Amino acid sequence: MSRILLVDDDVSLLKLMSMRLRSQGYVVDTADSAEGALDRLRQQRADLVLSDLRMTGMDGLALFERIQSQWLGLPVIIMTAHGTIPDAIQATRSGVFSFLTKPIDKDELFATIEHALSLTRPKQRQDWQSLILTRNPQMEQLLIQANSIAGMDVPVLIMGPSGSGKGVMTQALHQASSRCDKPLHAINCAALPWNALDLQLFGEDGQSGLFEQAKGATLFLDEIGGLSESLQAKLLQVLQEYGQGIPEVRVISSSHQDLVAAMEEGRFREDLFYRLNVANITLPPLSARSEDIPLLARQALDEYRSRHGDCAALGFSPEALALLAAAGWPGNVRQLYSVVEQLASLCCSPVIGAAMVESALSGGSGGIPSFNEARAEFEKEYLIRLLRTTEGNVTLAANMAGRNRTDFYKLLNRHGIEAANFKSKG
Ligand SMILES: Nc1ncnc2c1ncn2[C@@H]1O[C@H](COP(=O)(O)OP(=O)(O)OP(=O)(O)O)[C@@H](O)[C@H]1O
Repeated sequence: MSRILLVDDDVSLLKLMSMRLRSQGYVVDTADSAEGALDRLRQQRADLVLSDLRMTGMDGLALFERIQSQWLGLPVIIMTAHGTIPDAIQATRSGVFSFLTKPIDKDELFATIEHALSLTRPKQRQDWQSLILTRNPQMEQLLIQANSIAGMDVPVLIMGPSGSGKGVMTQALHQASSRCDKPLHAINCAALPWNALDLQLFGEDGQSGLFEQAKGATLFLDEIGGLSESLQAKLLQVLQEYGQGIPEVRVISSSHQDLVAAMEEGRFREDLFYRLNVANITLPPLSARSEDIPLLARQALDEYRSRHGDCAALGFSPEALALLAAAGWPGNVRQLYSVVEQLASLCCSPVIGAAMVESALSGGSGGIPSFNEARAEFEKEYLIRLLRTTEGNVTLAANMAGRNRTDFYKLLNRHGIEAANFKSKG
């Protein structure tokens, strides 16, 4: 059901118009001034604003400009009894969706409203759930919760162990939200040195960073527990500025660390935690939802097969699936995907059998590491050699590797290497 905010300083007209709109099935909020409309929007987002042009105090066009700067993409239709062509031209040029002249023609009004709503209505809203495969009752309950959280436009904190699906849950939340046709901006707070992260989030001038770019959209702060003390303070300040009423930027953050413990140990600010954790989703580890394992294993194999046309394996034997379902999976769904890829790449028959699974789970694929494991090992050794050679000078090491500093820091983070440990002590 679409929600319309109707703004007019003529109270009797306000009553009449809202009756008309309600009779068409719209939910209608009213305000008798532009200032009142802005207050109303801060409390309750609307799908469309229908406003009079000439009003005492702020007029309809000034209201439109304020709406555009705070609720980008929210369509505004302006009505006026004093309709002049220059007014209409000015209104539509500045981005007002449409300009209607009073007395308003009922059919034209409804057609214009429906046209505006059809352009902004979230697409594929019902598909949001398809990203997350599950048949586990706890996860199904979480999906119901996620669907209602998605519609609330509040900050969400997603917790759960590494590889448990915090990233896909974020995509699903964004997809189910009214911002689904806007971008989902994402940044990993643990993968960048603090100054690069500061620059990316807030920009050099405080105007050009991700926070600014994500206005009207969603910003995913992955691994929020990795924020330095000073960035935690800065983020809190920004959220306080943005967070009055309906937030311009919807922040979804995630952490595999126990942030409550981090808070108790003084490593994470309490005030920031409560601001990010307005709604919470905590994903269970894969071992607590073993009924999902066959489903996810088949999905991982299908994905592998669609990327590698020469894959011989078509499926798993029941015994192989039982072994997968009984395993511990400390790396959760990501680890399961990686084991299935390894099995699919080694398998020469249509069915992946129990013996292969057993061998992969014990890490014993003939003593030969997988390509990914071998590459990770090589990368780590290589980075350590570079840092030893340059005595921890990251700029020099990045130059020698032919990478920029940001990429180089990402590599170091991925392998848990601290450049400072290679600096000479004297
Ligand atoms: N329920 C699920 N259904 C389908 N795929 C899933 C599901 N959960 C996770 N995955 C897949 O598992 C992999 C890891 O998931 P994801 O990156 O979302 O985990 P994460 O918790 O964000 O990990 P990390 O803490 O390491 O960032 C991805 O390839 C993702 O697509």
